Amino acid sequence: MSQLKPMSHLDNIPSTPGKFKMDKSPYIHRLRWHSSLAKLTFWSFVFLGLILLFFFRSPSSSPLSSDPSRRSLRTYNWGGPTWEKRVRSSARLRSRNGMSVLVTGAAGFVGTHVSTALKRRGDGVLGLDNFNDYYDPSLKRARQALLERTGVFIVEGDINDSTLLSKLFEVVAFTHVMHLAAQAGVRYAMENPGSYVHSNIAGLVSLLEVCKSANPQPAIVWASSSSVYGLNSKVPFSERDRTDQPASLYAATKKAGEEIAHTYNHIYGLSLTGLRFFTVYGPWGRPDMAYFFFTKDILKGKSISIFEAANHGTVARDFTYIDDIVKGCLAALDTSEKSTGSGGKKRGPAQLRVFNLGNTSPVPVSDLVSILERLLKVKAKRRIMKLPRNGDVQFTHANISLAERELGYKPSTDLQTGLKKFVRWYLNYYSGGKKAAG
Ligand SMILES: O=C(O)[C@H]1O[C@H](OP(=O)(O)OP(=O)(O)OC[C@H]2O[C@@H](n3ccc(=O)[nH]c3=O)[C@H](O)[C@@H]2O)[C@H](O)[C@@H](O)[C@H]1O
Repeated sequence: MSQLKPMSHLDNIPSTPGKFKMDKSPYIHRLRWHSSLAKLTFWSFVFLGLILLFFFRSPSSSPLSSDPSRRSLRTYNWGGPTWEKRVRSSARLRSRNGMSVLVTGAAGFVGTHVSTALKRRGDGVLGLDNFNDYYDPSLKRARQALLERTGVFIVEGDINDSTLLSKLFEVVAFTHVMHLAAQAGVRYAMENPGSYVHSNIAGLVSLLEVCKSANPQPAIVWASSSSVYGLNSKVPFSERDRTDQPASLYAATKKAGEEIAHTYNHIYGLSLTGLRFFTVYGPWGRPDMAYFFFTKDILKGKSISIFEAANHGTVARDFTYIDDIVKGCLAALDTSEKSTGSGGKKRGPAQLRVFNLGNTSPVPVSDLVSILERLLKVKAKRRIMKLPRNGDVQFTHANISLAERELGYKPSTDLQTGLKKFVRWYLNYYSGGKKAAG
């Protein structure tokens, strides 16, 4: 009890230390010692916390040595009888000549539209997506909900997870793979180069490894990009033109994908078709793309940067509407021949194709903004900026005669019509309290 006395004395010490002259009793010494220990412990925890924060928040000094996607630390739950039942049921075909397709990147923009179209015509579709946060994951979840309503189940997982991929092929003998999972975006490659290597190179190889060993091997259609033309100045871009001058790491990884496709076709007899998409836009699009964030910023009254090349040169894109791209994807699947290998061994030559899927009419970015202004009935605050040296090319323009001939591909939506549909979707989706994607 006597120990309580000095404590009550201490209670009188104001919160501002140093104002009282304290007597040097042994109690005080002990208390000082205790309080120093407490302080030491406290500051140790703070220090430890800061170290942990540093390791978990900051990218490592080498972007490639850090977790390559900075997003793949997640673990995914899959497996079990109920899960397998859902996988089987989603991949089951409902038409006699249909196919069973594994769609990677199914919660993505193109993936959602292609999955819906396949399912609607009676094909079996199973989606795969890692739901990363490159852009607002709630948009991906909304797309997932849309797909669920059409009967498409999306397995949550990464294409680099070969155990998961093998399991999927064990449960379903997929006839086709529509490979759309990728790290997209031209400019983001300077920020997170590792994510491009992780998804577009390592992920592609991981998928092809599993496909090559599957029995039967599926035919694969996958998304390449118009960006492979890089600094090529011969227009319109034809599949025969050079593609060895990529202007961005994104383009370089897509070009690498085309070479990797050649290798797997050559060694293992995998049937492979690469589709070079030209700036795809439309409802349920990607918030990182210019037409999308221009819409958001114009509506918010924020200024938008419109790039121009040297000497006031026009920057233009062969903007291609999503429905046209979907038709091209389905035609590529429908015309793809069977892979020729089995058990990892090639039995004969297999199909290897590359097609441009564009719109064949480039539109200057400033015209795109004028169309948006008319549709949104809001004047944009334009800021003309020099085209940054971060991977953008000045223009793209597709020659689609090969796709026309082999796939019957014929784009039919002009930018004005396509953007009208996009704006209608955008206003509808983000109304009712939904925040514009950040
Ligand atoms: O065809 C492809 O293979 C690629 O298409 C798309 O790339 P891009 O054509 O670069 O589209 P996007 O970023 O919408 O810029 C559109 C235009 O706006 C200009 N642009 C852009 C931003 C800005 O602030 N200002 C501006 O003028 C910009 O200079 C450009 O001229 C996909 O994102 C990519 O994943 C890939 O699929």
